[in-house]
Amino acid sequence: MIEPSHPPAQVPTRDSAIRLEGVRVRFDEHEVLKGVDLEVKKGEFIAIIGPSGGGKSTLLRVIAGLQKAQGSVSVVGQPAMVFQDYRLLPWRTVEGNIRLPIELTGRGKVETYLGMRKVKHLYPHQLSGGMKARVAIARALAQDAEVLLMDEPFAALDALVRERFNLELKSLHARTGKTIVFVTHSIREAVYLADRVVVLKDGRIDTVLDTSGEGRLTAFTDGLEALLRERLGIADSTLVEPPPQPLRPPWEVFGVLGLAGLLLLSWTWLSARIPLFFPSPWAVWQAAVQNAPQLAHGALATLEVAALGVLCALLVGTPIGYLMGRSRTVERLLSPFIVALQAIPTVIVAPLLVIWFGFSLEAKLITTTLISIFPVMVSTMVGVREVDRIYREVFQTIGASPWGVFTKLEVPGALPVVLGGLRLTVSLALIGAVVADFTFQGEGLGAFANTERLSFRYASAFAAVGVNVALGIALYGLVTLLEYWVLRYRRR
Ligand SMILES: Nc1ncnc2c1ncn2[C@@H]1O[C@H](COP(=O)(O)OP(=O)(O)OP(=O)(O)O)[C@@H](O)[C@H]1O
Repeated sequence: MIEPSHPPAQVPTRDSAIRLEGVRVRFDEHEVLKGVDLEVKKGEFIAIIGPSGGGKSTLLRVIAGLQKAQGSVSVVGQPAMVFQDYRLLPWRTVEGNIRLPIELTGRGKVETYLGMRKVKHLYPHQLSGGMKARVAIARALAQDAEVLLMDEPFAALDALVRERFNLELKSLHARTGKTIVFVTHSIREAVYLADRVVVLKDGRIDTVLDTSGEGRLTAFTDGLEALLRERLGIADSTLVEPPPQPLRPPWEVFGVLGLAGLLLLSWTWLSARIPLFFPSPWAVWQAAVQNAPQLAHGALATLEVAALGVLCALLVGTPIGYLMGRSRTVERLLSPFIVALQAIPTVIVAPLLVIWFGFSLEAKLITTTLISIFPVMVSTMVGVREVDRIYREVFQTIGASPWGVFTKLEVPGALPVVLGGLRLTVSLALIGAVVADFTFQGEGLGAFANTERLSFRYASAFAAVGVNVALGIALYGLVTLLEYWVLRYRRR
């Protein structure tokens, strides 16, 4: 759960949106804010400028509730925030990102798409810097908060685009009447946009200048600059849709086929040297055709146990992995047992299971789950831990509930790593199903291969192994397809 970082804000006076009194922030020995007093009126546009490291971002984070501080902080409602690095969720489209606050809180509305409606189906990696800025601002506006905090949102944009954004932001402020606190390094931008410019130096407010009325459009429309702008054109480069990516030729497929051919040749060569115990590919193929009904029956039985094993591994492994990912204490508590469990040789334990549970499905599932659960737990733990803190802060500024954070951040954020682990899990579950079959005299491929081996019919035993390998490849392919679909936002 995301904890609020400073005590609940007091309600500011009637016409003030933000009131800071004696705000101090210290990181170890370094006092970054040394007693900041500031009152921002409702509807006011404040720009904060100052030298690098002067505490501008820290002050904004204090107002947003992301940074603990001493002193008194009062804000009307939870402010919306536009971060310098935009922090768009990579698995959501433009529209999905803009609508996030509405989905999480059930409040707010899409105020504006800021010209991004035509590309609302694109994912963040398909956008230019300017387009990302538009989406980040539109998302903050959709939150419909009284206060909008902007931390150098245009820093990464080129000068022309930046000026266009300045114009748009100014008219947006006039239209919405929001209270805006805007951090920038550009004096010109600050003077053009803000009603008051605050100079923050060495953790203290150095100067507050009334600049209302200074933001004349003439600065952009008069003189040589205006002439150059006219020559360059006023087309907005931030709205250009990126060109479609060309399809890659399927070289990988040829590579795989070539390698498979090489393996087959080596197999033929080897089997000619050990003919009695190492059947040739052709002999295995003939045995497979002769035993097709038994092999099909065995494959289905093995598949059933493997699939149920994967299901059990997911049902038991993901909650444990999630708890370990969220809490270092839980991880420290459980990891010795999990590592010990992984080190238990299942082939030795499995015969004991026969004594405890008999030749039952439960015993088979326990064996399969024991063999395949480890990657599920570890990948879920790593996946949950890898969900970047920067995205958690976005959810915190939106005021998301723990359930919202779980469903819209942790699950999609951890999914790429969990799916990577699932590839390993399905292969291990198949091995588990064969081991279980071997031990519990089932009807699957393991039992068939064992019977054939004991009767010296090596070709049919190899055929069973071959079918199991084919099943492994098919299951792996299925997970890869699922991954391809789930991670479609990453495709370029
Ligand atoms: N979480 C943190 N832990 C330790 N020190 C921090 C932390 N966050 C910020 N600082 C330090 O606090 C100081 C002020 O940082 P801050 O980002 O607020 O400055 P800034 O004025 O926004 O700088 P810039 O203009 O370069 O973005 C810096 O010296 C920075 O190293």
